[in-house]
Amino acid sequence: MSRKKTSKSKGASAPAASTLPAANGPHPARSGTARPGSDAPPNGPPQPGRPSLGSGGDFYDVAFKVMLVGDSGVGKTCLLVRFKDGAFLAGTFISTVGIDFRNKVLDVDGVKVKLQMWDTAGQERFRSVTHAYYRDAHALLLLYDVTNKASFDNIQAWLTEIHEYAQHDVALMLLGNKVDSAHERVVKREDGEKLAKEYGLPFMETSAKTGLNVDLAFTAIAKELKQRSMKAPSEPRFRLHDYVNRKGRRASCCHP
Ligand SMILES: Nc1nc2c(ncn2[C@@H]2O[C@H](COP(=O)(O)OP(=O)(O)OP(=O)(O)O)[C@@H](O)[C@H]2O)c(=O)[nH]1
Ligand SMILES: [Mg+2]
Repeated sequence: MSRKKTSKSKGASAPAASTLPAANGPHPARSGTARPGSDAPPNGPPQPGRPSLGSGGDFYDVAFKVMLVGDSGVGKTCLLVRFKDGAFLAGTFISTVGIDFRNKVLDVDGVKVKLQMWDTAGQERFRSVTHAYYRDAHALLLLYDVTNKASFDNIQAWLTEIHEYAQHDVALMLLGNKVDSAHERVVKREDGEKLAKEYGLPFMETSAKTGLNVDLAFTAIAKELKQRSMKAPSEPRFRLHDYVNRKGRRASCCHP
């Protein structure tokens, strides 16, 4: 179970998984601006076999950074809150300012995997803040809103941006959110599948409101990252595409 520290420079391998604790201090519920290098844990060399204790009291073996990106209003914050707290932020839409993060430790096949989940602001005016975080991300969840065609059309622009700022081998997943809003849907599932296939991305439809496929999306990413950093030679390779295709549930009118 050996893991190497890799360069952080663009074009290098994905940042090494970190076992260093992250600050778990109080953060604004839905907005705030975290600074890289302060609250953000550094990507130090992993130390297998020595569980770390986060300042929030959470033990973990290995930590990864997962960033949520996509247009404003697609549901990034709600998806994160659904995964972290199992709740849905209904009511007035409060757009994220700058960037915010939350942590959650998952048990992945007996290994404590800590996900540091970065919630970015989708608004154009915060784009330069977001750019600074891409290079440290191990995984990106790219969201569009199935009730908002523009957010789907902008996926290609987001992919261009990701290509420019993120590590070339960052784990990436495309998510079509808000599938509970069946009557307002304007982006068909097949359109999402087609786009994902075109770019070779794993794809799922989600609902932060009902929770459909939310845990699955984060768990699949955690499994992929854990395998990348700790895979034993004898272990079969984890296939993210196959996993989400097999486990992903489809939204239905009556049983979301
Ligand atoms: N019906 C439905 N509404 C959702 C869902 N997810 C989010 N919303 C609503 O969509 C609006 C925007 O959600 P946010 O999570 O704040 O959007 P965001 O992507 O974080 O937006 P920015 O912070 O501006 O980038 C809110 O009013 C949410 O209640 C969902 O799965 N279903
Ligand atoms: Mg937000």
